[in-house]
Amino acid sequence: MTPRTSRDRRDRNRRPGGPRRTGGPEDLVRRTAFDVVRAVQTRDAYANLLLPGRLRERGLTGRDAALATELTYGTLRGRGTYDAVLAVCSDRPLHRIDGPLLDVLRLGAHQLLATRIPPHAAVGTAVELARSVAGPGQAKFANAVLRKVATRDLAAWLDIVAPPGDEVGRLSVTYSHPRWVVSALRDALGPGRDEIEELLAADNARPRVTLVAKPGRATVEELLAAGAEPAPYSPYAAILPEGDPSAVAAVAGGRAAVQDEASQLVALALADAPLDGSDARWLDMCAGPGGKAGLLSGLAAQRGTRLLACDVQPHRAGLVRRAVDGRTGVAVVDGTVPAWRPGSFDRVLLDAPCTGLGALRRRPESRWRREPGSVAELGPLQRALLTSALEAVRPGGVVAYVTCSPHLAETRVVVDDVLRGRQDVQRLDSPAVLAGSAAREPAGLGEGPYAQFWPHRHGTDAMFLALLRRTA
Ligand SMILES: C[S@@+](CC[C@H](N)C(=O)[O-])C[C@H]1O[C@@H](n2cnc3c(N)ncnc32)[C@H](O)[C@@H]1O
Repeated sequence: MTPRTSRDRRDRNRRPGGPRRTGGPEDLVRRTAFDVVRAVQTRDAYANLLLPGRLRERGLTGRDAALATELTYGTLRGRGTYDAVLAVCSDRPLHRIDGPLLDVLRLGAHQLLATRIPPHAAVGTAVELARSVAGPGQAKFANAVLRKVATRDLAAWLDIVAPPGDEVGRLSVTYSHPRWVVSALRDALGPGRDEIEELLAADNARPRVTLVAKPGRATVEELLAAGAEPAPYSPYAAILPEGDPSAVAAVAGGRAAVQDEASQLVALALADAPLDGSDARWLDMCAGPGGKAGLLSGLAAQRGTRLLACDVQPHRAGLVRRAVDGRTGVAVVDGTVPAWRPGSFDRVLLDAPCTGLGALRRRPESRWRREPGSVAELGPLQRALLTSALEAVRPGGVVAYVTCSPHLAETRVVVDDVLRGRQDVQRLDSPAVLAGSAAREPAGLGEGPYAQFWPHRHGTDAMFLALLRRTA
């Protein structure tokens, strides 16, 4: 790690109107991580959207950019664990510590407990940051708290703050997931609930960057030639082991994109699911920002079918327009008040708005942003959209109900509720269809008829798929 520099130099480098360049790039690194963590807490910002711009604005590249990224994501991921430790080390309850100061303490705790940054550097830079954002009195407080944190390593702290006896509580503190999320994930694992620790650990691991070569516009071979590596499951995927994806020419040109492999496979499964009769019109009902629509539009062009991609939000429909080819129709439509006649489509993708609890690796903050009430709030919309998707498809056609959440109340409970009492819908064997679409069969998707991907089993987001065929 870079050494700390003198206080004088820090003050000389103070920049009006922007973060102080206190002591050189390493402090700008921490300030950048702090600013993003703060924006996530106060403005509901998404770290993955905000951080790249901040790094660019501040000229942070290479190792500095990598460190700022690690500190940002590490602090957001570990917040639950760090708060439990800080609560023991502080003589004030955490809810009485001002938000900016608390975020400085979390950033300091992350450096002390989860990085190889020397303790004196971690404490010193955090204290300087506390002075800058909260004043000299609070800097003293930060110093006292972080010195206590530095007296033990993470394992020793976990023995104290995550004692056995309350299993959900232990997992919640150890793996920094809210209690209700631990319970929901364990329920969703069902017979595999013994894997809960592996799943929680996988949620905290940095995901690989997976690319998709949009069919007809780029090839996997082209991505491999640009430094990517083969991906296990999707015939359109490649993994970028390092570097900025936008430096790959096909990505910069919009012919390839960053997309999780499970996202690719559920879109492929919709395109490949067996149907009776014609196969000419496809609908992506909730398409924004266009990840799956980008893949589907390429497949549609190759198979001579037409895709219509919709979203209720105009700006998200605008993003879809950039992701698809010119043949694909894009429209701003509320899927619950459809702009098409019943039975207009042969295949319909409903990638429903959900809590995103399946993408915690990429969006670590969503675990703190969501509450149990979020699941209940989304339920009526998910049911209304699925009912509408089943209306939109003709008899013999197929609907894919997809969520980026494994929470049972957003997945099988929604599907089972909507299908209850209906005799005109058949559940297809989703794992079997996925096996046919994949380059290599993903094992462990469940017994069917529904399929559930898992980060710890497949290295993907926890994506859910139900393939439903209208029979009448
Ligand atoms: C999970 S995201 C879709 C992700 C997208 N399929 C992809 O792969 O990039 C859900 C989308 O549903 C949209 N949405 C929410 N309510 C909707 C509605 N009533 N009708 C249409 N779209 C809706 C949201 O704006 C959001 O863009």
